[in-house]
Amino acid sequence: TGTDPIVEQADSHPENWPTYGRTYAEQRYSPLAQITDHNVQNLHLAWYQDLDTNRGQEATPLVIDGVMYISTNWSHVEALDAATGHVLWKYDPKVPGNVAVKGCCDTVNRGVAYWQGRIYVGTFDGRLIALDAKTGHVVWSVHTIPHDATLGDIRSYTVDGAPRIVKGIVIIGNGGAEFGARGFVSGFDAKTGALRWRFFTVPAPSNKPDHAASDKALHDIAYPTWSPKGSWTKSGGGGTVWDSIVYDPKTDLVYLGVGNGAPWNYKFRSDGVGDNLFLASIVAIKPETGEYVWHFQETPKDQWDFTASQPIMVMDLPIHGEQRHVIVQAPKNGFFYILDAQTGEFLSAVPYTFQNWAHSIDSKTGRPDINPDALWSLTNKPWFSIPGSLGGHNWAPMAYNPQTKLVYIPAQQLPEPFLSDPKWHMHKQGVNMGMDMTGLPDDPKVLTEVSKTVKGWLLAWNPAEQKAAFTIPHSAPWNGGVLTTAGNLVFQGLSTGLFEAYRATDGHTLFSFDAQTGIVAPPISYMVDGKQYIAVEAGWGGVFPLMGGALARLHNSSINHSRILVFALDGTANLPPVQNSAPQPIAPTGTFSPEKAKLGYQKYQQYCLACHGDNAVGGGVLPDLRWSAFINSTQSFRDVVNKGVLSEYGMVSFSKEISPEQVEDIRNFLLQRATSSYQSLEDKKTP
Ligand SMILES: O=C(O)c1cc(C(=O)O)c2c(n1)C(=O)C(=O)c1cc(C(=O)O)[nH]c1-2
Ligand SMILES: [Ca+2]
Repeated sequence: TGTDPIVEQADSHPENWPTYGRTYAEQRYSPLAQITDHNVQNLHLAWYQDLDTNRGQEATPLVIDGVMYISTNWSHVEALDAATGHVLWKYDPKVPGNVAVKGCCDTVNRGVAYWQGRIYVGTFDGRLIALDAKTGHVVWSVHTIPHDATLGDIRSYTVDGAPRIVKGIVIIGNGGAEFGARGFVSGFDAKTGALRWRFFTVPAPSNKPDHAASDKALHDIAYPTWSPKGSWTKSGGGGTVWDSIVYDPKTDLVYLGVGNGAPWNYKFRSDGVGDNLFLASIVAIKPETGEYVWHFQETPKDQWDFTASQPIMVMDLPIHGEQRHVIVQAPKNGFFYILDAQTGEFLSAVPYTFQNWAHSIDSKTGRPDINPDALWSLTNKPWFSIPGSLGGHNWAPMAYNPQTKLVYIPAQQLPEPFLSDPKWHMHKQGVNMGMDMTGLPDDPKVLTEVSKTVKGWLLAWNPAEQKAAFTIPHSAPWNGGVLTTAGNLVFQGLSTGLFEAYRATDGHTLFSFDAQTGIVAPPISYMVDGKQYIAVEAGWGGVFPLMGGALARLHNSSINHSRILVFALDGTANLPPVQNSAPQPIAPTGTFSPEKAKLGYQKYQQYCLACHGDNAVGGGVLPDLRWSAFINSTQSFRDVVNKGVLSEYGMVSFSKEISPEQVEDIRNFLLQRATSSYQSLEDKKTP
């Protein structure tokens, strides 16, 4: 069961895209060259299929021998004829709607894995499921989250990353560090679903063995970097491996991209002492056993959500005149890292974007000299951080073109203020960051100022020289993942709803298509019957449109219309005219008390912001509560927030944390926001 030539020899079959980043090296480079910088202006839609939800779509499709396998929101899976779009089968794992609130960032799924005639998907409620690739029938299904892991709801786990399969072992992580989680990765036997090993990224509070592959490394290396009594002992400390898991056949190592601390507040988490390993680190383990080999921590004392879970790539690079086999990463913290793939030796880190949290990086050790002002949890002063918690680059994959020798990074600048919340305690529902949740005021002047700092661009980065080659400015942040091809092309979907192609050598725009919806997922390329195709999942979503509020609406009125779009040179399909438009403002009928509204704002920011947006501005995916009919009636609003009448859709009851009186305060706040927003929109209409 240990081999699969389709995945392992992906490089010799450019017609396929059989694993997340096409090959194990995850460079997202297609050697296909039928579509080139000379003919890409003739690219046309070949087919499209509507998907079954209008929430964020983040998946990389797989294509094997003319069949496309996609996952979509709520962990659904579909197989389609890759040449025609004809649906061959669909699988719905029936994830209960009420688990939506256990995740920080939309009920997305980043993709499936293929191995020996089966398709593997991780589900948002924590299952790993093997399907027969021909029929979509379930072969086996296991729970990846051990029964006691949540400590009775204190910790929260979801699965949205793509599994990776190495030597017959399916490797899967999880998310949840914004709520409370103790991150771990598991390896399951691809044939039977039996658990082969588990690797925890954060020690057990007791420093007792878990009887897991991580025991020795946690005891010897990680535990001494934590205060024995910080609140991590309850929250779990974080360190979730929610996205990047990369295997390199040459070193025979699996690289785990480990996430941020829980709670974010380092003072609360670890009493302000220790580096808190293996948070914000890349950890190398052995595929068969999960055994620890080495680690490199990018951000010690994390308190900015600076995950090292961003995509990792394997490549060969000339460094100081010597050819080196390396892994590279552009994590949230703003530096482009190069490490020796075999040993983890630090080779280089250079900022790929403006950053203000580190004065410098030690050229020998890679350790940052952290700006003392950035340590907000220790200073108790506000800190305006660049990058913010969404990073200079997030999960949207970058691509490397071995011809131009450039890495194309979907880069962004989204600054964020951080301030400690002295009154913080662990909540059983909603996020647990230990920070003041005050967001942006509803003041056009402030918004204008902040908007000048918010940016998105495609960055062509020369990793050998560790410097930018060129940039392609976009009008907004949170753009899609990237594909590059042997046709001297780079493809990217944009948050504003365009799907574009650029010349790989100089970034010149060669093709632009109106996709009618924001795109965040990465495109792929494949070939069927001698014809090259480009495919991308369209559908605005992920964390930014959920929590971003007014910032998610700057220069961007994206809505979600989820589809798979496939292009070819002789395509003849057309999208129908736009069918759903942004929610229309509705005049509120109720009145509010400003005192209640003020109290309601605090509760809203704590419990509701994460999905419905900062200061009650919706980002185009989930309901904008200012225009919800529920806010006009005390009883209806309570039915939703305290009784959970919409829990099937993801809006569960918050009665454990929010009393009926507090719900009424939130309703008053929403009425206040609706009244003032409606008025200012009306004012804009009158000339
Ligand atoms: O700490 C975590 O466990 C965790 C999980 C996830 C996730 O599972 O999607 C994200 C993040 N963090 C995160 O920090 C982040 O910026 C993020 C963006 C997205 C997304 O899909 O848009 N997920 C996540
Ligand atoms: Ca996080």
